[in-house]
Order: sequence, then structure tokens, then C-alpha cells
Amino acid sequence: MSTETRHHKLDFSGLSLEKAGTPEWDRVRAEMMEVVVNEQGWFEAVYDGVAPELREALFDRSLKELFELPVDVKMRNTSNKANHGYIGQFPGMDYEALSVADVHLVESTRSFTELMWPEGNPSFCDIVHSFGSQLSQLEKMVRRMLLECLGVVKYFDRQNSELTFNLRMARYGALTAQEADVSLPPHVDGVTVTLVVQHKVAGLQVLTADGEWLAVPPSPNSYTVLISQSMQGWSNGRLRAQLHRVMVGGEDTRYSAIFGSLPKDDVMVEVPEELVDEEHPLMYKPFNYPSFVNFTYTEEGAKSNDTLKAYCGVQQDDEVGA
Ligand SMILES: O=C(O)CCC(=O)C(=O)O
Ligand SMILES: [Fe+2]
Repeated sequence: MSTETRHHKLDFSGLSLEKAGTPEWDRVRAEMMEVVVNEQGWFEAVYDGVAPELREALFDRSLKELFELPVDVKMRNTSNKANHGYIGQFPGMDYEALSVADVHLVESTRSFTELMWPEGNPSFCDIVHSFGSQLSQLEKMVRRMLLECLGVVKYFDRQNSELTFNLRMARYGALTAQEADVSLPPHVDGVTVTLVVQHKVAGLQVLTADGEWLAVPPSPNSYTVLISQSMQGWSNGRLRAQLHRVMVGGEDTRYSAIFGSLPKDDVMVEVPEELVDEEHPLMYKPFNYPSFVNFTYTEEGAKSNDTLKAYCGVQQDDEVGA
């Protein structure tokens, strides 16, 4: 299979949730079905819902001013979930990230902003919150289509009420400052759906079905959609989390934004009964996202090559006694 056919670009330009059921909508959904249900856990979404000026402002202004803050200030970004607050200061690895929880809500983005800048920083708050809200619209379109593909769109509203959104902002130092060129080792994300936003400097790579790492180049109007583990769990393994990694290749500092939908703290993620049948026996017991994520960062979780299965997998008949 050629690289071209693996790199699917689905065009969401002009689409919105209100267009669900129209021929334009169904065309994109049919492509999604081909790609995600039958082939791989990622695709590129072309989307015009974020103004180019906003995307520029986020990367050229907001991310830069955030990472310029002193480390002790950035470390105020904490979370009850592993990997959801400030991360950085790893020996030999010039990488840092911070996360804005509930980024679609202006009050939460404001509290993050005031944690970083007690005197306030209205433009930071405005840029980050607008960007997060606009990407939440793309995430919802993608997820609605995924549920339609699986024949369980009746769960869409309920799933929306059980999800929130997070924006991680990351900085990868230039290669000269790193000891290794793999800046983020191969992993799957724990969230529901991930949208990776690269800006000018490449680095994201996805593992293809035939075991090759494929570089996903940055593009000013597209977003890399990755199926993540909470979606794999909810869908009873019908959709599979996409393995990916980051390699920085040059002299430039790389900034990226990683937007994700994730189950709210008090939700138990449960497979819909429609997705369980003889051919698809139940694979996962109900799970709670914060407990699952915290498990993945324990010693036991770190050793596992399938943390979702290790945390809440149902033992299949053919595994009994194995
Ligand atoms: O920086 C990127 O392009 C992706 C980062 C990533 O995979 C992550 O933070 O989970
Ligand atoms: Fe990731």
C-alpha cells in the first residue's frame, strides 16, 4: 500500500453538527468508515472552523509566553490525573507540557490563566479558550460520525454530557539539546479522541498496519485525529487506539497543541449493549478514567503493553488457562 493511501485527508470544511444527515456529511462519514473502522486509528481532518489568525496567535504568542514563565510557576499546573498537569524537567530531555482542563469553559481557562499570571492575562485566556471551543466542534463532528459508523449514534448526547475537553500545550527543545532523537516514545493516548495540532515544525509519527513509522507533516488547516484508549474501551475494541510518537529532527524548538476529549472524573465508561454480540464478546469492564490513567503510570501499568486490557480487560474464553 502506498504512503498516499495511508495518509487519508477527510475534509470537514463547511461542515457543522447541524449538517448531520446531509449528503456532504454522509460523504465524509463514508470515508471515515473506510479508514477508521476497517483500516487504522488515525486520519487527518481538514477544518476551516479555526481562523488562521487564531492558530498563529496561539502558537506565536500564547505558547511562547507560557513556556517563558519560570518553572516554579508552570509547576502550579497540577491535576488529580497523572500526566494531566505540568510535565517536564526530565534529565537529558528538553520537553515540557502543561494542560488546561475543561478548556471549552471560559471560567476554567481563566483559572488556569490566573494560576500562571495572578495579575491576569486576558488575551492568553481569550486565545486559548476560543481555540479550545472551536476544536471541540471538530471533535464532536468526528465523534458523532464515529458513533454513526458503529450504529450507536443514539448515545451521542449522553456521551457529550459525560465528556470534557483538555488542551495540552507542549514544547520540545531543538535536537541539539536532546540526548536522543525520539522525544516522546511510542504510546497511545488514554483519552477518548485526540486532535494533534502541529505548527510548522514536524515531529508526529504514527505506526502503520505494516509496522512502519509514518511522519505526519504539519499543515496550517488540518488536525491529526487519533482514536484513543477511552474510545477503544467504550467501543468494545471496534475502534482501536492509534500508536504514535514524536521525533524532533532539527535546530528548531517545536511547539504543539494536543486537544482531547476525555470522560469526566465521576463517569464510569461502559460499553453499549449494542456493541456486544457473539462475534464481539465484551472486552472491557466499566472503567473510570482518572483511575485508569493513574494506573497507567504505576509500575504495573508501565510494564504492560496494553494498559486498557491490563486495567479492565475481560478475560476471553480462549485465554483461560493460557
Ligand atoms: O506533540 C505531538 O505532536 C504529539 C504529542 C503527544 O502524542 C502527546 O502529548 O500525547
Ligand atoms: Fe500522544
